[in-house]
Amino acid sequence: MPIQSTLAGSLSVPSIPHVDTVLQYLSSLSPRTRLLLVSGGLLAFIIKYLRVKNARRATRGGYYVEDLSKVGSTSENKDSWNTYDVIIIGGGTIQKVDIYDGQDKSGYVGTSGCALAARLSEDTNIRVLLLEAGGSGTALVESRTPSMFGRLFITEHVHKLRTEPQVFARGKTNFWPRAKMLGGCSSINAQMAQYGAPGDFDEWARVIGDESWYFNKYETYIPHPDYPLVDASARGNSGPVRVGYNNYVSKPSAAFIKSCIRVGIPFTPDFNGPRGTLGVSRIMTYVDDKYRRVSSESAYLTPNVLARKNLTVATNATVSRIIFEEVKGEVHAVGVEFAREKNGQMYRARAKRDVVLSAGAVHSPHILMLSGVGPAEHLRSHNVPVVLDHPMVGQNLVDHPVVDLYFKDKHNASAKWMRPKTFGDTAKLISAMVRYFAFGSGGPLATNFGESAAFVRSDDPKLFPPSKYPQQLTDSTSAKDSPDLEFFTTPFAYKEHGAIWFDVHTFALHCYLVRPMSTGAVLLKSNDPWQLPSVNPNYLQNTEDMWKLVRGVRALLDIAHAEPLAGYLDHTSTREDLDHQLHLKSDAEIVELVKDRVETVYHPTSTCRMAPREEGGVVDNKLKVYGINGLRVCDASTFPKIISGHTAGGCYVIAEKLADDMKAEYKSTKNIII
Ligand SMILES: Cc1cc2nc3c(=O)[nH]c(=O)nc-3n(C[C@H](O)[C@H](O)[C@H](O)COP(=O)(O)OP(=O)(O)OC[C@H]3O[C@@H](n4cnc5c(N)ncnc54)[C@H](O)[C@@H]3O)c2cc1C
Repeated sequence: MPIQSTLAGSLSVPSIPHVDTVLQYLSSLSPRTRLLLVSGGLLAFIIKYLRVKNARRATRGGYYVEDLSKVGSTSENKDSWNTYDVIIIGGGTIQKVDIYDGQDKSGYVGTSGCALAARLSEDTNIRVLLLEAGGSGTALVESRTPSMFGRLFITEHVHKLRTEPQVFARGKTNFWPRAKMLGGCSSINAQMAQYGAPGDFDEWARVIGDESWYFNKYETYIPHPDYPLVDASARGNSGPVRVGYNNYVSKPSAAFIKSCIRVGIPFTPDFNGPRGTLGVSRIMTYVDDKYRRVSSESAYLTPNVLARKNLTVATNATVSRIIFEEVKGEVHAVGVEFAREKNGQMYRARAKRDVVLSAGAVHSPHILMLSGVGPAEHLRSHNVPVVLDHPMVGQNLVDHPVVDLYFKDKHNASAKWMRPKTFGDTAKLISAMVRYFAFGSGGPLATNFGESAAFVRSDDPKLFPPSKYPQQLTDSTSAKDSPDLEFFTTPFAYKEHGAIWFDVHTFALHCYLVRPMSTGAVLLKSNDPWQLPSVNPNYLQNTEDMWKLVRGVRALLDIAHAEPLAGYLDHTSTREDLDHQLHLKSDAEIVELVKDRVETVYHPTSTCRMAPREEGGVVDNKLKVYGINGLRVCDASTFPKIISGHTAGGCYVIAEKLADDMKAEYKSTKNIII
């Protein structure tokens, strides 16, 4: 969900050495502007204070290893390397709860690396090293506060990728942020807790030919008085990941639900219930009872877990290469190389059993290719010595493309004040901060922005009657009751991932294709591990993706013009940059709009697919890389097919399942490979 949120801009205060100049400058301003500047400065101070406080809390007790010489060796001699059973690269997402049939209530979920590390280290015989390129996510107030994550997009806490020019979408290069911190993208995501459709996970099981890949859910549901319809008994109550309705919802987002019902989308009490995911509802979020973000770091790397003697978590440790050895004609992953920074001291550590890549759909294939595992010719063209020719590493990149629609909010009640431009805005922001930080009672800062959502099918005759939509489109869904389109709302409109806001109060509707057929690739730009790879999601390469999005836009316009939502939007507006008159435009014009506006909704998957090797698989049903011993991948890159919805849940499922499989495997075999 492209959002760069709140509190950005207008917050900087002049530094102390220029006090005289500042005072002189202030006295030259009008009293109103002076008040605005001073309150802006106060806000900046509060944020800085909260950041320092949080950082102290997160590092107190020395949970994370900062000094890499404590976990790795500078020597090239393998015998002197620090040795672990498992080395995990990347501290991203995982969870476990019950399954759709409600049988297992103990379950789990996590983004992959943190969850895997926490689960594996439950077995005291398994020594685990987790290496994360960034620092702690829970130390960042912008990560912990649901509404502030967008502020992190342009900081050092994010891998700031840009796509290759999108040749089917005006040749644009899109900004593609991926988190660089413990918790991975679960520390900067929009916290929308929808895990996909039941059919998605059945499809995974079919692709890999292993029934154990049914859907496990994983969280602890926080009951909410406004949502008595959620069947808490069909959910877990002991999982580490908490979800609930503790987020704040704006009035137009609540009205959206009613307007959807009016156009024929049924209400569903719970997108993750046994009934499946089709329908409209409020979005449940990854949030705790203190209105803080729940990330895989906050859920899994608790003080008790971090106190385990067999778990070491090192931060600011970027892995540049996996080290391989040939034993009796077979290739084994035996360790990794890592450093704090480019040209910094290089360290090595040894894995006796497994190296597990949990670096996400961009970086896992990138690290594989840097290490010599990937399409041989491509590797050679970048002077990377080939360890194993694996043509499908980095291929099959799929991402959900989103199109945003912008409307003027008739009641001037949008969340525009979160980026204050007037004294009134600043006052609102301060009061929201006091409510959230001082009294801990939630409020607008607890919005995750993606407030309400609907999941529909592009062949639903109620929404898209064949008389009006005669074109037969390929069914790319995972099952007859799975969606291929998602709609969601945000309490203001924005462009460029939140960098640009409108000058008037706005409300936005978003449509994204949850089952695109276009695929792209992650490739090397060079053999320098510190250079980000090339990413090309190939948006709209498949023209049917385009036509499904056009249908989605048409349905959103119907919803926008249906009461009660219509009552919140100023449909008299004829501004060219708003979409009140879009329903009057032709399909050809909407096609152009889709090409102009298509963006990432931040869900790349499937670049190291779990699938039979002859069908383009990179890993098997135990997430082992084909052709190499002691090497696995555990993150969104292994999704056999992209989820019909939000991807963090699937990452949690994968990590929980792999942890169980690895623990069982290690118990049953003493077969340590090196
Ligand atoms: C802005 C945004 C909004 C989103 N909104 C939602 C949402 O509302 N709901 C939802 O379900 N999903 C959402 N997602 C998607 C979801 O968060 C991701 O799909 C999921 O978290 C991916 O998990 P992962 O384990 O595959 O990888 P990641 O979470 O990306 O973790 C990878 C980790 O590996 C580390 N790493 C990378 N390279 C190296 C290296 N060389 N050495 C060491 N460490 C390395 C990274 O720093 C990162 O911490 C969103 C994502 C983003 C970015």
